[in-house]
Amino acid sequence: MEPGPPGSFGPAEPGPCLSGQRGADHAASASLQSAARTEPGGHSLAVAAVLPAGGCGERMGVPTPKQFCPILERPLISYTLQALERVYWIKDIVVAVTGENMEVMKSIIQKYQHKRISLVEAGVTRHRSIFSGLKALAEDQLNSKLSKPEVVIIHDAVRPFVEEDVLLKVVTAAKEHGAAGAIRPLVSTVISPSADGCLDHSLERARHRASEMPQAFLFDVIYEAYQQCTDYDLEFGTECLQLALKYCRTKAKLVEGSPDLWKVTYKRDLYAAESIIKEIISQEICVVMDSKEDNKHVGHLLEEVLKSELNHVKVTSEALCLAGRHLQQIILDQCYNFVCVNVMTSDFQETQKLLSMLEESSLSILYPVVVVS
Ligand SMILES: Nc1ccn([C@@H]2O[C@H](COP(=O)(O)OP(=O)(O)OP(=O)(O)O)[C@@H](O)[C@H]2O)c(=O)n1
Ligand SMILES: O=P(O)(O)OC[C@@H](O)[C@@H](O)[C@@H](O)CO
Repeated sequence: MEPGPPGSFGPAEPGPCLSGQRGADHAASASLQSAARTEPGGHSLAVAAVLPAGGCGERMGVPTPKQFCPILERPLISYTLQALERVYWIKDIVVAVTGENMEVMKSIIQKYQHKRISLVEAGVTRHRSIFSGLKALAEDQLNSKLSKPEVVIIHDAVRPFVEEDVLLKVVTAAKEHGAAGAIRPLVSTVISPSADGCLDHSLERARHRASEMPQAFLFDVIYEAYQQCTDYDLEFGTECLQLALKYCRTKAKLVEGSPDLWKVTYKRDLYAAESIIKEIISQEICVVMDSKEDNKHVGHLLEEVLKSELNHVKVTSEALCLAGRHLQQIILDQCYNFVCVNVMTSDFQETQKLLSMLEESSLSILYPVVVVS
């Protein structure tokens, strides 16, 4: 097992990142968390995550394994890691990658300053990769910073749009039922072909669901299931919930997930993921002002106007003279669109400075900087 490199806390390398739930949502999930995760006697629930990322992405049809394919110059897996890191009550994230991709993974962790990440060797199948991650959490290895969690989340590294609320739901349900998994309505009807390639029967679509991720388990349940399961299951199985049922007689609680839980599998999914990421970060706007007057006021007015145009927008107001120094933090706060408002002066010195900084920062700015004079 390879721990991720010690990264001092510092601004992440620029690159788009997604805003999670903020503000009121955050407060709501905080109160949910404390309810869901405090055990009798008040101690908090130990939760870890295992991310299988050892596949080759054959169906994607490109040389690079899809978890490392760039979206807006940032590897797909980095968005998933960021989504999980945003959930502060997940104490460890174990990522299973192949030996040949170990260095690539380490460089991604370093470049994007990912935290709480440990790397393990993936297996030749998804189940074996997951098992490898569980073993790392189960064994108190010498000088390992990992400890066995009470609940473990299993989530595909190629499902970047995972939010705290569904993670909380599956963890809460797993604590009570032993296992839980996100599900979605079926889009196509499932049919069963006969040996001669004709229709044998079809399943009633309304009575079935698609099994998605995240899933969560009492650690002892899923670890026992993996230890008991046959090589056939490890080789050909695709459903962790089924292993818990078959080997530990644990019936998973099914949790309705949001439409964004889909797995990046084909090239079209990469295009879809890019447009969703663009939409998310294009709603983050930084208003920089050259005047001393209340930035928040102008920012607030702009936010009110934009809100009538965009489905959700977040405006960060900053004095232009400070923007340069705070640029990294502004970027970390996921602002990729800048509106410079020149009220006091007609010379654009400060604005020009900011523009130069943005150019030199090699940020993938989505849109040109808008200057309002
Ligand atoms: N031996 C494997 C195979 C898959 N996975 C991971 O399991 C997740 C879901 O699997 P899938 O979508 O099937 O990924 P691939 O196996 O890479 O895709 P393909 O079947 O098209 O090759 C992915 O994050 C993938 O990296 C893994 O950790 N180890
Ligand atoms: O079979 P694949 O490796 O493509 O994908 C794995 C999926 O089956 C799995 O992530 C969900 O269906 C939930 O089990």
